[in-house]
Amino acid sequence: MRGRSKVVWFSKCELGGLSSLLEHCFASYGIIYMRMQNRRKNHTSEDNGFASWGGYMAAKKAKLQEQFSEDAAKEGCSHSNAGSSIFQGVAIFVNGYTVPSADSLKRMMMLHGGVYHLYQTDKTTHIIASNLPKCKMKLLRTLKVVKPSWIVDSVQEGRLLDYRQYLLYTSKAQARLNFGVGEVESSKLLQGTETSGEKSNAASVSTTDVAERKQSLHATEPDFLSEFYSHSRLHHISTMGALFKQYVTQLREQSDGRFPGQETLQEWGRRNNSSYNVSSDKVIMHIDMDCFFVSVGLRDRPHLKGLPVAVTHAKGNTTLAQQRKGVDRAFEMNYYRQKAELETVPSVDETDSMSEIASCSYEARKCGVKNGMFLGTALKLCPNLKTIPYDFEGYKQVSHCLYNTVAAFTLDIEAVSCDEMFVDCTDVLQCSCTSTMQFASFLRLEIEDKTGCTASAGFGSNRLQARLATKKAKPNGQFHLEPSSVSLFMRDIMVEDLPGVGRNLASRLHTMGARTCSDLQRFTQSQLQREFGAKTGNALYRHCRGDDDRALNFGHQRKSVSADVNYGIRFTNQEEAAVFIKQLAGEVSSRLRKVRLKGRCITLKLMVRAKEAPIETAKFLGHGVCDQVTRSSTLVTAVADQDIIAREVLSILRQLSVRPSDLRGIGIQVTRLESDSVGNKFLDSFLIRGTRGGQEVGSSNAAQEDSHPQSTVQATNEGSSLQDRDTAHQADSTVIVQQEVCTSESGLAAKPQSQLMPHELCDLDEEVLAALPEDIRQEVLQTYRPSSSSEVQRDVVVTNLKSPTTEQVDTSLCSSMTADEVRALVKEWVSCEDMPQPCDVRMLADYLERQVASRNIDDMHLVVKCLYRCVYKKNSTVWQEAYQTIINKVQDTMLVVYGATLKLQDSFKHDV
Ligand SMILES: Nc1ccn([C@H]2C[C@H](O)[C@@H](COP(=O)(O)OP(=O)(O)OP(=O)(O)O)O2)c(=O)n1
Repeated sequence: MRGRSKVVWFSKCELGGLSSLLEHCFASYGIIYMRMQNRRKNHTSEDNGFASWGGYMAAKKAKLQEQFSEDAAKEGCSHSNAGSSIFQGVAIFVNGYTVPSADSLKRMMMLHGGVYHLYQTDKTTHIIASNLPKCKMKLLRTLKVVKPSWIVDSVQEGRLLDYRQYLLYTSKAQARLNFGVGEVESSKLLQGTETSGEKSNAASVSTTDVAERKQSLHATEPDFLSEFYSHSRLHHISTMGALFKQYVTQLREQSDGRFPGQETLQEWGRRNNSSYNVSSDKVIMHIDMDCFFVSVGLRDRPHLKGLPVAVTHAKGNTTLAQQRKGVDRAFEMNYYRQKAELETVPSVDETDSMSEIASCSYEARKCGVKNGMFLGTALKLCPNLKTIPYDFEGYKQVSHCLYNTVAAFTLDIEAVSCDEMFVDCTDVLQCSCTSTMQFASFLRLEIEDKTGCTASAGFGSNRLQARLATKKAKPNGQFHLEPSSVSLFMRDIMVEDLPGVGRNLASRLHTMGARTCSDLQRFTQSQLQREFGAKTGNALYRHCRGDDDRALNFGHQRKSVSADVNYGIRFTNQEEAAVFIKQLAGEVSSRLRKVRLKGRCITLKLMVRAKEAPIETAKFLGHGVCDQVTRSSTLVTAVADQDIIAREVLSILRQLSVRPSDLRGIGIQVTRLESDSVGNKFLDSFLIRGTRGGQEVGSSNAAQEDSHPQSTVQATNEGSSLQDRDTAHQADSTVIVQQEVCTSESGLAAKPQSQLMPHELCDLDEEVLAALPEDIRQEVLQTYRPSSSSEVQRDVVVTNLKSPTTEQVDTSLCSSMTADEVRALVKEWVSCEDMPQPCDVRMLADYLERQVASRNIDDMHLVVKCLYRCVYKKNSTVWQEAYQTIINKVQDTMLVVYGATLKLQDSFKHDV
């Protein structure tokens, strides 16, 4: 039996977090326990030692600093004329021999307002060195290592010079970003529209303006992530979206059932002699702020109201921008045009801004400007377009106010995003005896009064109708799609306005001749299901008629926590990528901790430069034309720890063998979330394992994955959260290549129990091992599995069979499952899925091959016979092909292991 855990159970209340849990888990491992205890002891004494050392060092540093200040004051007095404050805010640490000497540099710092650190501290802003070996550079990679001439030249010039011109290793010096000015290099002059709208389009912005903007960094630099997230509009939008979903849940939990808004509404109705006879039919409202970012921005700019206005990072076109070497805008533009059928939109020229418009006013839309469009394109369509900057704080305030206003009437709210929600109004309307239109007028007025921004509202008997009604109502309007009008109304709706119809599906529908819902209505349900699968076919069939059975979701439950970056990703080697991934894992970890969740499935999402795409992207440090690669790894236990997440992601990255220089976007997503509270499932699973003799639970809803990072690689052809935009005509939109990179490690590589070496049979618990910090894990492995590589050897392979629902069910196949359990899964799989997914086929084959490799022919045979019976009943060619694929693999392995094949059923002739 694998990894039987001899856990001596301690009182739960003794446990406080993973580390103490791990300690307890190891408690019965004898030597390990002692080693760990010793380690801890050392740590403890070291901690104390460190603490006192830290205390001593802190005191020493403080003392030195004090001396430095005193000396500086004296120096300043004796050289009163020579002093200045050019190094204010600069704190240097001189590393190694320098010319001029460290002493001279110290004096210069004293004289000119800087600080000299005798030891490097976290307050050190620059390291000064004349020469540093590469290995030392690597250690210091996160700091600015600058030549001493920076100090000398600055003193001579009497001003602080740009340290970037003095970086010790210029080959590594990366292009700097300036989020504030979109894709424009900071050294270039800008020219374009003015934020205030008062100046003309030609108003130029000086280099000083640019220099004053916040400098941002390349992905290899330490502050990059925080810089990126503080400027990424999509980060703000998604964070706010999640925040308001949570907020509504919180309001529902705290509600006393009273809705002051309803009382006011009744009062208002009485005053307006409203005695509307409300039917009991369900009424859903969709409410959405009009050109949200623009509306918020115009609150302080009333002079721009009624004009074409856009919110964007850039101010205008970059008339003086030199084309960067290797940029092939024409290539990218062509690509986007083909992809998005954009014949009608003017492309951007070499010097046009590729900064995106987040939101544009309805006046700008009249000229053809759209959200997500390049500013360069927009200015061609609308030369008078005024640009205004982002105001993330303002968006948050307005969103908050919007949600509070609606929540005063009802909490039957499904938050969609920061400016959009669905509301089940059935009760409010009945309680207040008001019509939908009266309610909408009242509510919208209140929203406008409170926020200074307008909203539009749509009503219908389901969410689809309500959303389409809002679209018709916009801007600043309201519309009720009455049941009697649905049929006629739907006829002219474009297929891309239906839920779930993205770029790819729309283009397939267009190819079939379906552009409007009326076109789509000509196809029968079975035709659509044959073409798009049961679920999508059925949804299309219903939606194009205005039917929608998707209920509003009031109980928000977080499904995933992730962090994606698709800008500024440029690495020269694996090490740089690894450093960044660790930081990104830290970001995901802290996001998980904030919402007190942890997860078992870790997914790495990569945007990899497409083979044919130029190395230099049209958008400065954008992602360009990319392939998208997604791979997941499932752990036995839910985690939120940065190190574990980073380790899994790095292990996936290694398997993918992507050249670091081709990486353009990296995302880490954690799913299969569970609460991160004490007494969680991790603990429970130990209890279960203990009581069941270490055998993993085989039921479909129990946690049973192995810690092996099994890969479920999905090539996707829909957008992903990595995409920093959602409209068809944007640059850098992901090019998705149908790519099958599912390379799950062969189950044959895993040794069957009978072949394990004695030291491998010791009671190391794989779960515990997987959750250990890397250094301790390595130590344990070296002691107990000296032959194992740096990766934990795992003898259980996990696979996922998809359930009929879109959500993945926790059905895992692992070596410790009994044949009966696997057969149950197989039955469920074949009976519920319309089509076998290649990944599932491969994984079942892997499982069976492993059984053969472990000479467990009986179990393999039982499962194959079961599969045959299910497929026979299914009577579907695709399933029969899948069966054939599986048994071919099994037979190949039989030949390798036994030198002979087995007699397995392979005929599916049905009796007539
Ligand atoms: N490509 C996009 C689309 C939207 N947003 C941001 C800005 C929008 O103001 C906000 C809300 O998006 P909507 O799709 O609701 O668009 P608007 O509110 O701007 O306009 P509309 O009146 O059409 O809803 O999200 C963005 O940054 N980038």
